[in-house]
Amino acid sequence: MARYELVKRSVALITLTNPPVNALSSPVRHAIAKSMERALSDPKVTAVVICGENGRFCGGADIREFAGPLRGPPLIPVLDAIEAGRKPVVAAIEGVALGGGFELALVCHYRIAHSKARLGLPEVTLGILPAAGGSQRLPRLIGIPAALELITTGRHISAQEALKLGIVDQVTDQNACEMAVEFALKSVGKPLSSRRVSMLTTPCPPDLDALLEAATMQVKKKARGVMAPLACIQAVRAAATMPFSKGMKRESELMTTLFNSGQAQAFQYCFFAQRTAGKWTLPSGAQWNNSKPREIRSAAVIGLGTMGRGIVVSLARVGISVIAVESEKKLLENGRQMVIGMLERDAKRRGVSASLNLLKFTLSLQDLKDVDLVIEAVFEDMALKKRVFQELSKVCRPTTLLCTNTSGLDVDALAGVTNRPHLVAGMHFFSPAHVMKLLEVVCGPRSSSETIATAMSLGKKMGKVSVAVGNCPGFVGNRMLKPYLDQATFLLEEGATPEQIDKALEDFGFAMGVFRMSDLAGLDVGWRVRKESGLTGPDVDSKNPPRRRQGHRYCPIPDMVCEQGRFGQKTGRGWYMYDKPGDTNAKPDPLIQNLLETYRSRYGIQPRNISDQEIIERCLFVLANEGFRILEDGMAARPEDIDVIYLFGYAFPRHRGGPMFYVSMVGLERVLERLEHYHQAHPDVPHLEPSALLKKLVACGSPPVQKWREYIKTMHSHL
Ligand SMILES: CC(C)(COP(=O)(O)OP(=O)(O)OC[C@H]1O[C@@H](n2cnc3c(N)ncnc32)[C@H](O)[C@@H]1OP(=O)(O)O)[C@@H](O)C(=O)NCCC(=O)NCCSC(=O)/C=C/CCCCCCCCCCCCC(=O)O
Repeated sequence: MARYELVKRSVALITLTNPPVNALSSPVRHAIAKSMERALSDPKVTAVVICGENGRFCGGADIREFAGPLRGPPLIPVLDAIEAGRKPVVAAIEGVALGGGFELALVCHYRIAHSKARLGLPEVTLGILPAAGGSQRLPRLIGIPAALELITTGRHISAQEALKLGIVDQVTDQNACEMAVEFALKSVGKPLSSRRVSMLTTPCPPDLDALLEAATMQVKKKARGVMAPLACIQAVRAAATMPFSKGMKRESELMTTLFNSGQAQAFQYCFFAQRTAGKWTLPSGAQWNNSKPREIRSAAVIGLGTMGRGIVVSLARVGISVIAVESEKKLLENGRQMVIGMLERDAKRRGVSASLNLLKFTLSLQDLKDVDLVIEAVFEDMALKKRVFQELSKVCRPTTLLCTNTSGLDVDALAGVTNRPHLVAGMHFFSPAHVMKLLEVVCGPRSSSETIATAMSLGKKMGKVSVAVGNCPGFVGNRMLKPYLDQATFLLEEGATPEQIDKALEDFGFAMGVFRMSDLAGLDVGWRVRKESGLTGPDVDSKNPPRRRQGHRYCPIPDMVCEQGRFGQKTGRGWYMYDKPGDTNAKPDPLIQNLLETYRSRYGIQPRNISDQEIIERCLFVLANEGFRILEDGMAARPEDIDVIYLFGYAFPRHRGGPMFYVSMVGLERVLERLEHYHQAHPDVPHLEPSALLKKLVACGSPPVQKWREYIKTMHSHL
């Protein structure tokens, strides 16, 4: 787990050997401690260099170990012994020095970094803080403001920034390990006390309280209800106001509180869920590690609406040449200008030049005959999409992959009109597509493993978190959204207000409640979908009772809001009112209050007081209940995939882990009992009826979410 060698006759070279990221697992900590003892006690050794195998210094503590009782030598004494040693120790940082890996570098007396290395204390993103002395040493080394920013955001920094901040002593383009050995030889005999960071005095700004207060306000606003950044601020305060040993004690107390909070588990679950989600499998046995993706050098995007433009930008900025297609000259020109503006702003932000030479704009599908892959992003209309796919089938060479950005239509029906159904898949981006990280890759029953591998790998290349899903209406994300939105509007009928429901969801951790979010997205989109599916509008059978459709409860309030021309922020009116169209400051609107009261009295509904608990339970348990059904139907391979979709596509609060993890934390038995209760009260809402999988899991003793897959295996898989 660590290799020990003597180089240049007097330098002990300790190489961490724990692939893939040289995490500080128990055997690694043990090996470092033993190697240091050996180096310090060997008279031949005058200096030590610590580096990591395979060009990676160290990715930090082994996060998997956090799930069980801590075993092996604790990290802090191992690190303290390095710092206190009487021989100079140099960290040779290549690849990454993150978390505990960065803390390891901080106890070395010198730090040499390769120019491509990245450093950081990302613990806050795992719901914890840098608790191996990082919160106490970094402020001593670089001062409070810079340390506070790095620790509370978990941001990775480049070697160059680390040099500027005074974190590393030298940056090199050459072999960092060899440079560190030379550096170590030169530092022999020099006094070490000023190189022991724990012995430095934290440079304390005069306005410390104001600084910490401002940081507190900022993190409270940015990460509602999240404990870790607040604990990080308290730890940094300790570094500024306490001697090192007391600060370490405070750091440890804060860590214990975070460690025992459900939030740390949720964040760590998210870390692994995100990595698990890339590991797709199809019923044929084809999977991520046995299917080769094709290389995509050129692509086409059809339709330059909001989605199409974002997709063009996402492709071009990773070096793929793109032909963008529109149906009319004016739309094409408008799209071209928007795309160029977006790419230029993006390039400026990243300090690179905009890849405009990769773009071509055209009105003719004939220009697509040589592209490797097409992404159709036209209006959400099956007949139109089928026409496009038929045309593509004729125009593109037979090996071109044809993908659709539909947000819920039948991908296999589109495959069916082509001459290559095996080369058709869904690539469902989320709006705005150049910003949102999620990509649902929709596997049709006829999509080949190569097609899925290519779509997944292209998503990764574009910086997306790609999740493979089955082909059902709404796929995973939007399928689950419907019952969630339904519950919110049913609660309005029963006596709640949009403000009350939004507040309950925002207190839960969502950045925006469902009504504020709908105002932002635009209410007309859902209205059009409801009209097209015959739920509202002139085509509705007049014999239908007013609050029932297709035999189930239906709430027409969203339709009534739209009928008044209230489409959300863009019209200055929606569920809320705004000072003018386009404004974002939502204010409660007495007209909506009035609409709700009139509606309730028209249908004889006696409004009742609804608790925040009921709002959360009805909205979120029904969301997860649909997630269970999706697992039963084999439309998602595992609960982690569903959670990743909700974290990255629907801003589900990360400290809750995603809808499936959240209900597992609440306790499946309780969730089942509450769903049964609500279903009894609302028997005309089928989504409230507990799913078979939920009942099965409860009957099996409510296993942890990571084990659900074993209970799903027997069910029919489309993935
Ligand atoms: C940037 C990366 C390092 C690499 O990225 P990439 O190349 O894209 O590769 P990935 O796909 O992300 O990862 C490859 C595989 O490696 C696994 N992995 C990565 N990092 C780790 C890790 N740190 N631990 C375990 N496994 C890891 C990953 O899952 C992949 O596996 P697989 O192939 O999918 O199977 C990137 O990976 C990255 O960013 N990694 C995370 C970096 C990070 O966040 N590091 C910080 C970790 S936390 C830390 O270091 C904390 C240190 C302080 C410890 C303090 C100890 C004191 C304990 C006191 C406790 C008191 C509690 C008291 C309790 C009580 O009393 O009750």
